[in-house]
Amino acid sequence: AAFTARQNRFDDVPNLQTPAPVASSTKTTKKAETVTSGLLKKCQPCNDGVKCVPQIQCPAHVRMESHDKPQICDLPAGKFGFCCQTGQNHTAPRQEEISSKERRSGIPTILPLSVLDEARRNFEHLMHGIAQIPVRRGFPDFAHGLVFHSTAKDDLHNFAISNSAIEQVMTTQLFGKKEQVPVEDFITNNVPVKFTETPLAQHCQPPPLCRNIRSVYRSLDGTCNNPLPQRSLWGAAGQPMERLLPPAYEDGIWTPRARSADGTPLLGPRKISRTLLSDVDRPHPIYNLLVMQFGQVVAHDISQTSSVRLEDGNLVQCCSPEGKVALSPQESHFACMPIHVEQDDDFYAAFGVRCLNFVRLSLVPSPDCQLGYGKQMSKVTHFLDASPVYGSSDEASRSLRAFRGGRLRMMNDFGRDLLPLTNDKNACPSEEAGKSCFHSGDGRTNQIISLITLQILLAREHNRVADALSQLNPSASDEWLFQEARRIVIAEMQHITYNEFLPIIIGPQQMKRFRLVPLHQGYAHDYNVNVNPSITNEFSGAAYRMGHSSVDGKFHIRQEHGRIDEVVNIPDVMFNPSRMRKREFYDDMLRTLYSQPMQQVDSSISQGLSRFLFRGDNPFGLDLAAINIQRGRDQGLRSYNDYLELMGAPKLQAFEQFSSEIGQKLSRVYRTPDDIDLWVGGLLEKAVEGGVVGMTFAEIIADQFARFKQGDRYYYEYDNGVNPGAFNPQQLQQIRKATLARLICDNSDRLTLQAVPLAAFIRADHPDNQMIGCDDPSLPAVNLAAWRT
Ligand code: HEM
Ligand SMILES: [Ca+2]
Repeated sequence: AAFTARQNRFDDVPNLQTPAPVASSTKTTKKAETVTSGLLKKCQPCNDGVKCVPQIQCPAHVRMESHDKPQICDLPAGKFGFCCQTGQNHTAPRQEEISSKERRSGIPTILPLSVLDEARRNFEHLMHGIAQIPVRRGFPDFAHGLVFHSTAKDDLHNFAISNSAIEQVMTTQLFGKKEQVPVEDFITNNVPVKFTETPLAQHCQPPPLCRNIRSVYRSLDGTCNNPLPQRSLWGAAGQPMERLLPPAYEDGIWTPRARSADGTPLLGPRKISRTLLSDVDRPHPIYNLLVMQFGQVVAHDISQTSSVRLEDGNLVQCCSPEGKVALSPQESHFACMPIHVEQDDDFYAAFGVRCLNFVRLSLVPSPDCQLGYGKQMSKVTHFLDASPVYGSSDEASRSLRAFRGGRLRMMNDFGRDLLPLTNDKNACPSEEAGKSCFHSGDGRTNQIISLITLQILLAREHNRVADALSQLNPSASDEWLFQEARRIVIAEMQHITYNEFLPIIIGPQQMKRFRLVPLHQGYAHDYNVNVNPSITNEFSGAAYRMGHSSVDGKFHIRQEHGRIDEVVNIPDVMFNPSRMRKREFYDDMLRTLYSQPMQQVDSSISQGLSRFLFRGDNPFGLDLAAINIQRGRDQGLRSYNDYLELMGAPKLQAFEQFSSEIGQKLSRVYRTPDDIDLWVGGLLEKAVEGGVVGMTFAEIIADQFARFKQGDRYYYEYDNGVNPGAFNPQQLQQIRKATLARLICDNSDRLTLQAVPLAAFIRADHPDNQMIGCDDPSLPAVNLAAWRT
């Protein structure tokens, strides 16, 4: 049956130390191709009589079971169902089915007024009745809060939306408690009770109508991508993230996983971070830091969550001053989930720190007005559409445009185009350093100077393309030039991502199995109106955070001819972009990125991130590794083992299956293999063949990029049967020549950078790579003559 086939997909996964499971056997690969739809799914619908149906339609005796749990699968619109074997005798219910029916009939299907009232009072109390302690400027937690910042107006809007969602969640929790609704019903979205006709229904409106569904250009906020009216918000900015598996919330609604599978309390993430994820210098033998840096640009393109805020819009503080202790429950904000630091901590003990601030992510109201678990939002367009360059709303994009020649506004810094300076006082944590902070389409641009470098590069590319288009079409309007240049830059980004970047991360096998390889010729035909392009919680909360392990704690800035000029510690260039004003720095940074190896993706995290994150002028900073683990729990990610199962791989039975050394460390921080956090387990796996991440992350990442391809009508390889803004065949052939190497050459200052590695992500010193002069005609270029109208 379908299941057996899937289970066999990774028959050789159990020993996680063995290399590249699927790669070795063509037989396995072939089998895999017949059962995958290109997305991660727990059961394949309509295959051998197995169907994904809502829980209520699937009596217990026909459920697909694995161990003792029913197999959960995806239904449309973010719901989960059960894998059900159809065509069998449904008339002989088992005992547990009867009791479940009886129980079900006892649950009211309308929301009692008393529940609404009581929840309202609880919510009011939590919002206003408790001490409102803000984070102070100048501390690492302040900078941390700023990575969730977009614009003041957006922050305010999201705040209102999130409050409404949190009130819904609190109402759901109260209802669940009063009516004793089983957790399973909540996590599979199967509680048929609605907020309709209650004051909480204000956000349950049908999606907005799209005025022009055949628009040649994708919208700035990502709306109206899916042509079906009820799906016009799929992938749009501010929409909820999806899930591969139902959330692991203790109450099925929003209470984070806090207990081990054996019932004892889980250990805190700082302890896990310092035990398992220490800092070891392991330069990657093949890839350079551009992989890391381009990876972060992609991360920011496709996801930005946001944290809950205080009533006045300030950031929430959960620890006492200087992190001496966590605030008492009476003083604590309801969104607090501070990270506990033990007294014997090998780093923080020296500063007397016992508490790291951590605030939960804000939520969006249930799209279908139904009681259910909390859903985290992403503030940027989920699609890969260069939103860090153009913003994720019409308003943001207007603030970036010059409205002349289709160009983006830039600051001319003695002949060099840099991003414009920002006047947003929340773009950087300290007002002093803030004076030289930059404005772009993404609120996180100033987070690290190497990120600013690529943000400048992409904005310059837009203007370079707009200028060339204007030369070719002298009478073209600003609007046409802007939109065409944007369409081209997005296509270049997509092509570089699928053609050069992604294969490095997930390896060639996953590229093929998930049908992610760009074509050499002709149009692709993978669009599927049923694929939801939204980011998944598993991707943003764990798998794609693999990038944090690729970060090197230092930049070795080299002079043009190799001598190291300056060693820069990364915490010194976080939210501190003043170096960018040094004439040669931009070129120097680009050369550093392509020359210096990235760090391997493994269990090592640089102390620049795990001790000194956003330290500013302070002696210590935050621990990003601990934050990632805590974030996974906040987002309701299930444990690592559940995702192994989702992929069809056997679960981990013993810690030592990794290695005896890792196993020993694991057993110091987890009680059973069923407790391992997804981000941690994924990092411990050996890389897949030809990729940098292990199989679990490779699959989750491949699934995500398959969603972006199959679920994006404007994907650059589609023809105008699907994509109203399709490229003509000549244009598409030109886009296929885009490379990161060319992008760097075309947009460098040519002060200290005259050449690039032909394969830009591969170390310049790698024997298979070669340096190529920026003026060498054999470096391919997109010929824009195909855009002469
Ligand atoms: C110097 C480099 C980097 C720094 C300082 C950094 C820092 C951060 C911080 C502070 C967060 C928010 C954590 C939280 O509260 O949950 C975050 C989120 C994230 N990071 Fe990084 N990061 C870096 C590089 C990267 C790279 C290279 C990648 C991927 C290739 C990446 C992927 C992500 C993702 C996917 C998220 C979640 C975004 C969201 O959905 O809100 N980061 N990072
Ligand atoms: Ca985007």
